[in-house]
Amino acid sequence: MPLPVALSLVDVTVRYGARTAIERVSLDVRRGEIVGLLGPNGSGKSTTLAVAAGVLDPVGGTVTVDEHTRTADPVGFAQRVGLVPQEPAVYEELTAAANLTFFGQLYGLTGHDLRRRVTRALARVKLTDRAQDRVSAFSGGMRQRLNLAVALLHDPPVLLLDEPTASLDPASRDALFADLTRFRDDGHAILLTTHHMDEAEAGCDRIAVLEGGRLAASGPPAELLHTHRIDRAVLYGHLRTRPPKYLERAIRQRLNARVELEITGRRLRLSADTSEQLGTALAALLVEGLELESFRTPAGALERALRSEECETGERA
Ligand SMILES: Nc1ncnc2c1ncn2[C@@H]1O[C@H](COP(=O)(O)OP(=O)(O)OP(=O)(O)O)[C@@H](O)[C@H]1O
Repeated sequence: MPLPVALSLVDVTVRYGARTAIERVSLDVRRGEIVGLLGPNGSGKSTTLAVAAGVLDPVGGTVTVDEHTRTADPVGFAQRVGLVPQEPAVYEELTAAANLTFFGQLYGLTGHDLRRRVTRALARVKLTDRAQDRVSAFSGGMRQRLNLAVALLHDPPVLLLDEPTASLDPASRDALFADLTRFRDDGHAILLTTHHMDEAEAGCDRIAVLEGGRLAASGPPAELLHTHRIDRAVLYGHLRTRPPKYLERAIRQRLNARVELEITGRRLRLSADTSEQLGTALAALLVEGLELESFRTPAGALERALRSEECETGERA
């Protein structure tokens, strides 16, 4: 029996002035489910997350969290949603515990209840033993976990994360997904954005793909792998530093029009029609001075998809 829907977007449209950022997007996220929102730069991922968090108002459609809409019940809506922004929104000079106490007070929590929730949130992200350390001494992964603890303080059923892995190294990314899997198994409904199909494949129960502000596909990763552009050659990389915009522009000018480059924080995704094109594009990146700390080519996904088709054919033969 599937668990109940906690977050529901129905025909949601958001505009920034004259520009339509997302159009008639409908998406449900159930308790006990991690949904990954994928799509190229500018496709509307952050906007979808912001409207789900109640940070933006749609010009059309409805957003409901456990049957509370923001228009009818703004407090009930806010109590049920936790947003983890892309950039850690915590204070460097405060300790982990002081940060949580500060944000808890903003939520209106006080006294014993606040102390209990701070202790619990620290434990949930495994930062109990670092509670009295200043954030300035934290690694990127620890900051991200504290950011997550802030969103969990009021124990919302719906957790929204904007590019949570953008600045994480592979080990911290795996640790984050392990945390999210525990929260999912506790009955949270989780919606996160990512550029990385392989990450979504490994960590999400369902994927929703946005293209040009519209929902282009949605389903379990294994289904989408067969249908959604996985026949392209793809490389995922982790950069040594976040590249400045001028460098990103210079690199884009060097790339073949059929090559897609996505950069989020220190994470990079490069995709091309063929592995030769991908190799040439990678060379262009390196010539411009981009330094890769690590990279992987998830041929595994494609190979698995092809192999399972071969197996099926083999069985039938
Ligand atoms: N504050 C804003 N004002 C005007 N236009 C905006 C604003 N924020 C986003 N947009 C536009 O809305 C569209 C969707 O943007 P959004 O940031 O939601 O995409 P995204 O998929 O999250 O992109 P990225 O992967 O680069 O973060 C884009 O065309 C973008 O230029």
